[in-house]
Amino acid sequence: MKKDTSGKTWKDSVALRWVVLILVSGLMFSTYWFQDFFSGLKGLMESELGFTSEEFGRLIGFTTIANMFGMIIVGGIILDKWGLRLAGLLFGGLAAVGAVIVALGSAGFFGEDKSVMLNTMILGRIMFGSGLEVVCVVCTRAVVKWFKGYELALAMAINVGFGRLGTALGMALSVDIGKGFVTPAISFAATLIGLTLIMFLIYIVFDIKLDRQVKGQNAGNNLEEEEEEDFRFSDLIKLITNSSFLYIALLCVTFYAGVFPFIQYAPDLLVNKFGFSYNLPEGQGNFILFGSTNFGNTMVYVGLFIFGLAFSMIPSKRKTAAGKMLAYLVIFAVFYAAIYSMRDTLSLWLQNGPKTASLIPLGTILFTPIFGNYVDKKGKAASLMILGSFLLIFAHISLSVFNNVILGYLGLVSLGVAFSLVPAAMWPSVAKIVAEKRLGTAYATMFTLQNWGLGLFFWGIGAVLDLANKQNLEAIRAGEMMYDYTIPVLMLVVCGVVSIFLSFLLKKADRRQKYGLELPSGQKPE
Ligand SMILES: C[C@H](N)C(=O)N[C@@H](CCCCN)C(=O)O
Repeated sequence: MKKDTSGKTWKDSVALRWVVLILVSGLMFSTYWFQDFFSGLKGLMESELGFTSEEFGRLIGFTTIANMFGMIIVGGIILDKWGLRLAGLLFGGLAAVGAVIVALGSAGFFGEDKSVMLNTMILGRIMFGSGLEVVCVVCTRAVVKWFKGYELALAMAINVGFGRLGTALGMALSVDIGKGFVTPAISFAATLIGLTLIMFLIYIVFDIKLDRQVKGQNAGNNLEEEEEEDFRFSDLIKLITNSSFLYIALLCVTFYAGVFPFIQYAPDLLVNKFGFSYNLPEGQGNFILFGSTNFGNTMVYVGLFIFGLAFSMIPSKRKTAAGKMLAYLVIFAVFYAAIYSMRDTLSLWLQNGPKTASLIPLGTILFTPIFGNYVDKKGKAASLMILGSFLLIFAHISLSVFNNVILGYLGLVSLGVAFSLVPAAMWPSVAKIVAEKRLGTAYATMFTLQNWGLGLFFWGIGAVLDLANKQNLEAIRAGEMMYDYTIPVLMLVVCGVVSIFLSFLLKKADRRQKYGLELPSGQKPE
């Protein structure tokens, strides 16, 4: 898209750009919620619907099946041909319809037999899964369209942050939303996708306006519209024969296979291994913004926090050192006061499986932009991927081999840091390795490969969990014994080990191919 120097478009307005970011990120929020909220319901699915761990794993594993066999590539081609408005509506709609089918299936609408319920829920998850991945590509394209030349890295981090917030809230709140039943929690999650589709419809109005403005500008300046390159299989071949791309794509498979599937089982692990609860004690600890006596305080904290953050983001040239210190002080004080005033609630939360596990994606919302900023300013992306892979190994060893709750918390923190480090370093690195016109193909290829790893481990953890506890399954279902998660989680250490190996290979290949992954953003190797 060529920029007009004589007139302004809507994307030149800071306020409109951020409105657009929120409208587009709604779908990220709801689809990530729907992807991950089952994790808080695993125990309930076992007791209410009679699902085994393998069946739970099959249900979430099948979410990826259409994507494994090229659905994301098909989505990418549709995106190229029909544009992001229609592709967003089509695949957002597919995710919504899939989600409704899951809800109806769980309610016994298609039949009350367990296998009918499971299979119809799987059908819905397959449709949902295809929608989710293409929605993620559509959102990335929309963010690039509106933020290129402006705050692109920050906008991308915030866009993924909305997804993480969806994951965290879905994990933490679904048990409370369901009030002891699976279907209401699923219906709520499906409704969210419907509501955020309405936000996307509003975004379409902005998008049409921008296109018209740009067309008008180009006509006025006698400029040709820059054609975006369509998906081509020859591009795909070029990509996978590039060793740096191959290593980073495989790293995307092994790293995410060690994280996303674990998150689906993390609440159940905390309940079974460390005796955490699934539900909070009646009437206690349900501190959410609304309907709480702490609502007033919370709003003061939120207000002060936003003030501090906004102030700290004013460009340094226009702000004194004292001003900067003041901003950081406000942020720190607000954090401290918020944590202090919520200490009783927090201590209950830290013994509750879904709430504690939700802190992993929640923490990444803060840390991913911080690490992203570090990568922009200092570089070291390949080294940070090595560090992230190392932390993944530490996390899975401390959560499997040892039976110490402190080590367990440390493992979760380390997983959260790894889950912030690697994505913050990986996605901007792809943009260095791959030419911009092939980025769409690159993302579609990486997500397709990634879905193979996810599918295998989403299902594999559940299947191995049943296998490893074969002797005690009856007693576990009767509530007399707990699952032993040692082997299923130890399996994930392999993902970390292969990830470290691939990140070293990537660093070496980068030295040879000179993409500058270790250099700050915008700096090229000599
Ligand atoms: C869900 C999707 N397959 C994925 O891996 N998403 C990444 C973010 C990708 C951002 C690309 N600009 C994630 O870490 O959630």
